[in-house]
Amino acid sequence: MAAAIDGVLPGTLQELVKKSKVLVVGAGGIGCEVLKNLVLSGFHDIEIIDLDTIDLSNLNRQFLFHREHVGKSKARVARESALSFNPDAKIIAHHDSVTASQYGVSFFQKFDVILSALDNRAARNHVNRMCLNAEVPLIESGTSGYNGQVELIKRGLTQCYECTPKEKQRTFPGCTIRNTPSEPIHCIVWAKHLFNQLFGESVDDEDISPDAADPDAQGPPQEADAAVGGDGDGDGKKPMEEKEEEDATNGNVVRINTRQWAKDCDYDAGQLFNKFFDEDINYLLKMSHLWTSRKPPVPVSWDTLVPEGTTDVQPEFARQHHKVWTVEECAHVFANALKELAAAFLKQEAEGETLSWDKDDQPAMDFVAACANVRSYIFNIERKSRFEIKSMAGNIIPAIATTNAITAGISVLRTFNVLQAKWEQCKAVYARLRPNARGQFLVPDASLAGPNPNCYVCALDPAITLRIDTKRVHMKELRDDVLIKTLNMLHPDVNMMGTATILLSSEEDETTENDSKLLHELNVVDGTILSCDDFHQNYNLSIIISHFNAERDDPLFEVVADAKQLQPTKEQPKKETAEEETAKAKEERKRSANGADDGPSTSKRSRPTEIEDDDDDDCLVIEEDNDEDVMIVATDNLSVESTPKTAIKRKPSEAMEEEEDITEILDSSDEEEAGPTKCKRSRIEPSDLKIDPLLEVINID
Ligand SMILES: Nc1ncnc2c1ncn2[C@@H]1O[C@H](COP(=O)(O)OP(=O)(O)OP(=O)(O)O)[C@@H](O)[C@H]1O
Ligand SMILES: [Zn+2]
Repeated sequence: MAAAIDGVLPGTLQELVKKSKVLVVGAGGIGCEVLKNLVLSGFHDIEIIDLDTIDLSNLNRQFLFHREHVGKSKARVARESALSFNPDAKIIAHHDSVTASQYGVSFFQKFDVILSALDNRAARNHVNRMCLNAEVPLIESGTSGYNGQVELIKRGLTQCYECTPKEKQRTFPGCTIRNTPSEPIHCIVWAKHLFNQLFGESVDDEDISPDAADPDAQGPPQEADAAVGGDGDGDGKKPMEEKEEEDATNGNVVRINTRQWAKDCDYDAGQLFNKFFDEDINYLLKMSHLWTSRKPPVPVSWDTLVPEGTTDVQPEFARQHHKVWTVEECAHVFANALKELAAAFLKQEAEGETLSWDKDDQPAMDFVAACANVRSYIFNIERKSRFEIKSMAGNIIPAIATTNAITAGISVLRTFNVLQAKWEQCKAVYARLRPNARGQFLVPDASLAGPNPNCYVCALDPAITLRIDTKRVHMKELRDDVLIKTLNMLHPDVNMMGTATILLSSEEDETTENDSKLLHELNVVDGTILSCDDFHQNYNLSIIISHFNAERDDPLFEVVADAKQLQPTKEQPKKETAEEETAKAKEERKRSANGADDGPSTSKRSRPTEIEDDDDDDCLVIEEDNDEDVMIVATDNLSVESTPKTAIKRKPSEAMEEEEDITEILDSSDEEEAGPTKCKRSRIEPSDLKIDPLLEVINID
């Protein structure tokens, strides 16, 4: 109640604070801090939404939660804890996803300001769209290790969350994952795919079986056939996707998929283990061209590792998360995890659901760690501890409580500015690890970044060009891969522009017959304009189709945010010096940093494997005023028009590696595995601070 005491805030602001209604989206690391700050600043009318429950690993930084709250709703517990600071406040908690249909535009319109404290792009994109529609200012925040960011998003005034391109996720070719892994991450990705094939949402391009079509495996045609042909290979064993069974009565070939097969085996650990780590590897060995310049894999079989079968008891080593398990230990962990996951899956399946992989779910994580390590062993790749695999599989950058607290503090200060309509004081702020040349740890942008006129979300009439192989992409893929996964719609409807022809309906079963049709069969061809809309997001987008014939390994589509990008770009003008750069140029640069080099980025059906983006690492950090301009920009799969790129792109982890002083800090993960993780911190002497950095940011009046 600190700020509720008269005199702490200027009188007019105090009144505004008291009267306003705010929504906090996300009750995690930043969200808890934001809620606490809001209540202590005198906000009375608050709603908070979070879909998750409290995990043990949250407790080291989400201070509204305690041990007794583990397993309970984050939103509800956050509400209860915050009320203890001010029992008179009115706080409504929603234990729900912000993307759920009941939180439509009218819900968002109830609020004066929305503070988002999320951890994934899909939810952020959605909140961005809802706030733009509802015309409610959004204070968007994120942290990634020591880096933090707060920015205002306001329709017509600032850029929106989707105005700037997001960095492409690191990808791996499918055949590397399936046939020729050479790094631990390849095996980890494979293991996550295996999880999905068995228990998760089955994704076509997440096959885990050997890929006989791998170009590297092709020798002279007849040789290749002999090398990989299921019938001529001696044991007749084929990879799972091609596994066929003779129907005894009529000789029909019945194809079985991995999931069904595993179920039919009653999830027998030995059989599954042998299939994935012995038979499939033997099959790979027969693709002899793969191994002419590579070390061939060495299959392992269940009986040699677990001669006496498995035990029901979790052995001691299974909980030693910093230990690098032996391959025998992996086999034990595999068997136990498999048992638990199979039971959970069958239960879910009965309700028409599947499991989704979660690094904090013990059997799911055990399964991936064990399978990844067995595969690493087979391919002579360094094995990793469960702890290390968790951080790689979860794409984790340790969360730092202090960064969250600073970021949340700035969010609430920005809320004060918004309530007073002091827009010019709402510039984006970046929290940094080291002071910049001006001695700033908290670096505000030079000016408010205005909207991108070509933004496919906040422009007046949003439009994109979609280069797509209309002869190879089906309507279902247009919906799932382009509209939902890439353009972040939730329930898209698609019409042929200017006609009443509904190609895709969000109503169940209305256009199901179109799902399996190729686009060109539906007359979606070069030059067609599709009118897409998402009723829930109140979002309309025109898609101009530009057909191209994709080569075998090409992506089948790519989204181009500006038609000009289809033309080759000219050599860009020379880089301006930092001093010469106007604020506008900087903004341009920020927008284009990732689009320029990479060209139009893509998502595709037969696409390389992406490291999942389920955890937040999309913090954008601009280090201004340094000699070398450094940008850290994590972005997604869209590109915008190419503009001069003068910044060096680095991933947060790479940026960290350049720090000199190394301090060991405790990782933010499970208590039981709270071993030291290397993170780097530079020593900062007070004398280095030439300017009080806070003066730039704490600017309440
Ligand atoms: N669609 C959504 N609707 C509501 N809340 C969401 C949605 N997506 C994510 N969140 C919430 O946003 C919060 C983000 O907080 P944070 O980044 O600290 O993640 P966390 O899950 O608590 O921690 P960690 O990922 O490090 O284990 C989480 O509590 C998460 O449940
Ligand atoms: Zn925009």
